[in-house]
Amino acid sequence: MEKLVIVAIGGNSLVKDNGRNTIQDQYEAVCETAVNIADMVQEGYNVVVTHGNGPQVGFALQRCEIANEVAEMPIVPLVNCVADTQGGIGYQIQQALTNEFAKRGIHKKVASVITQVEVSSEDPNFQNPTKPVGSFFTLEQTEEMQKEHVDWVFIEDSGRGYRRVVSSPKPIDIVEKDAIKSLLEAGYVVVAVGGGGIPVVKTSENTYEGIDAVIDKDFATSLLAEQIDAETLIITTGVPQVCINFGKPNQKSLERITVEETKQYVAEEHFAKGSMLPKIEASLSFLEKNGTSVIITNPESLKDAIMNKAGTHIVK
Ligand SMILES: Nc1ncnc2c1ncn2[C@@H]1O[C@H](COP(=O)(O)OP(=O)(O)O)[C@@H](O)[C@H]1O
Ligand SMILES: NC(=O)OP(=O)(O)O
Repeated sequence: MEKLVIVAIGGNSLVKDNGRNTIQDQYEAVCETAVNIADMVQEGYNVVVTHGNGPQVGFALQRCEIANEVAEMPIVPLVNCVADTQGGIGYQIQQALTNEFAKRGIHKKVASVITQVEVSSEDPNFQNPTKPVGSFFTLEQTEEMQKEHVDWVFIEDSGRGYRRVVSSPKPIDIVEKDAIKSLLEAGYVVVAVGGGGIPVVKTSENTYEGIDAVIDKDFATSLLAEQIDAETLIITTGVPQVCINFGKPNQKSLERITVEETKQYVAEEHFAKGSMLPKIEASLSFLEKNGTSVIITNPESLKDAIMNKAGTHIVK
């Protein structure tokens, strides 16, 4: 089989900065990323695509809360909002890739796998919400919302504003990993663990039930990469490179760093919690298992990044 690469698309990188947040805008962003992924397939890589849903699952939650307030529509549990966004974004990626392959005469089929990801109900992260979802707000807006919703938690997100946070347990197992492997072996480009996967807990040896949370897609992607034996993990996000002193006058972009250097930067707190830190932690975890290399970059730099001409490369 060709070299197996797993590409994680950040949920924020699928939101255009025109403030509209329409499905059509999201599809345009997906199509732009599909061009870059098709380039990789054309270069001969075997590709698994995963994606985030941070903004989108927050929008889904907000839509159902508003529908509940104004029309008494039943609340959709968070786990189902994750499943809905996994399906909705997966559909767009699947269609965009299928169309891009057809346009270029690439004979590859695409399939999305509805992916459940096992977590533990005892995970301490259930007591300490950290995963930012939905829109960015000003501090004043969050204070206003908090008057009505005392249990909502907000954090400041990398200088971009305040966001609501929800529980984000660590992934333990990808339930559908064998289906993903089979599709890969049959030559498919597979879309999986969308939105970090649908969080489920084991109720017996072979049974599961959903639990309200949003799993970090970088951790879920790293676990999937390990379980399907991928060589390279690529995380696309809103920035072309990882930086130290991010957002400060002495900000410096990183081209190539070792695991040891990365750990040192983590200890020096260069990576923001809930945004860049999980990407770095997921990368380290992948490299400490069977992974060979990690690239963090933005979607438009993907092709250059695999040719070592762009992005941040983390190596063993
Ligand atoms: N040290 C850092 N280097 C680069 N970007 C950083 C750093 N710390 C925080 N960030 C921010 O983190 C963002 C990536 O996180 P986020 O947008 O939450 O991810 P996703 O693309 O998966 O939705 C970047 O776009 C940037 O704004
Ligand atoms: N689920 C998740 O981690 O989504 P983002 O990558 O969009 O934050």
